[in-house]
Amino acid sequence: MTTVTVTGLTKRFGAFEAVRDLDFEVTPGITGFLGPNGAGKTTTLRILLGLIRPTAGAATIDGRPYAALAHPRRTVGAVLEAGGFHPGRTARRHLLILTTGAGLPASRVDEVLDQVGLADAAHRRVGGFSLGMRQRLGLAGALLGDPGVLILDEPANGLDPAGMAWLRRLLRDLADQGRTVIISSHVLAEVAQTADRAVVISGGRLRYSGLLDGLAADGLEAAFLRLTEEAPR
Ligand SMILES: Nc1ncnc2c1ncn2[C@@H]1O[C@H](COP(=O)(O)OP(=O)(O)OP(=O)(O)O)[C@@H](O)[C@H]1O
Repeated sequence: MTTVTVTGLTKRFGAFEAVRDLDFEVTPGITGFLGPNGAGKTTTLRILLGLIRPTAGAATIDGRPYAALAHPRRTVGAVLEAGGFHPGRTARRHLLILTTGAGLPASRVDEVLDQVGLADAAHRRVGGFSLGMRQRLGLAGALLGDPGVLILDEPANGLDPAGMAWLRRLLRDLADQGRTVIISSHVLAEVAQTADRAVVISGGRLRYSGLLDGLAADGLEAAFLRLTEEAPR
């Protein structure tokens, strides 16, 4: 069981406090990470992935900060934005480079291409991919190490309705296998259909952490607006 724990997390950029004294825990299942623009979601996820350092506190995966993980790619997979692909490379080549860099078996490439529904596009150049295909390719990269934790920023962005239904099923399967899936999203209806739990932040502070059911008795949007209004930093 993989647990993500955020304790006393504070991040300042100069005098600006992007997140302040955040405490929450994420256990296996699907958790929606919600908050208005500028709430501090990306900052929190970037700290969790070891991309930036906290000013105070910690974000850990099974008790270890990202930098101290023995096998980071096998522990956590992330898609923070569906970009950063070399347009001239094929999907297969892109994933092969990732596996080599991470010391993972090349056999994983075809497995994840299949898993995200891109097997038929494996030999096409990424430059010609639609946004939805890029989302799938990003997800394939995150799945390469078969990690226990998946962190996805707006994973439904660019997917058509069939793609969204497909993503929902995939994430549910991954969660049912005991994985901890964190999806950061603004599409509340999508989160309401997909997630078991929610963490809501606003103005850099925690507003809610718990079951989605407990939050959304009067609808997720009403609960979200109530929790995130008048949240002075
Ligand atoms: N490197 C940085 N330097 C200065 N300020 C930053 C930096 N990174 C983020 N911020 C600020 O911190 C705040 C939180 O940003 P963050 O990107 O974490 O929010 P978010 O919840 O992910 O928002 P969105 O939903 O719009 O993506 C914002 O006001 C942002 O301008």
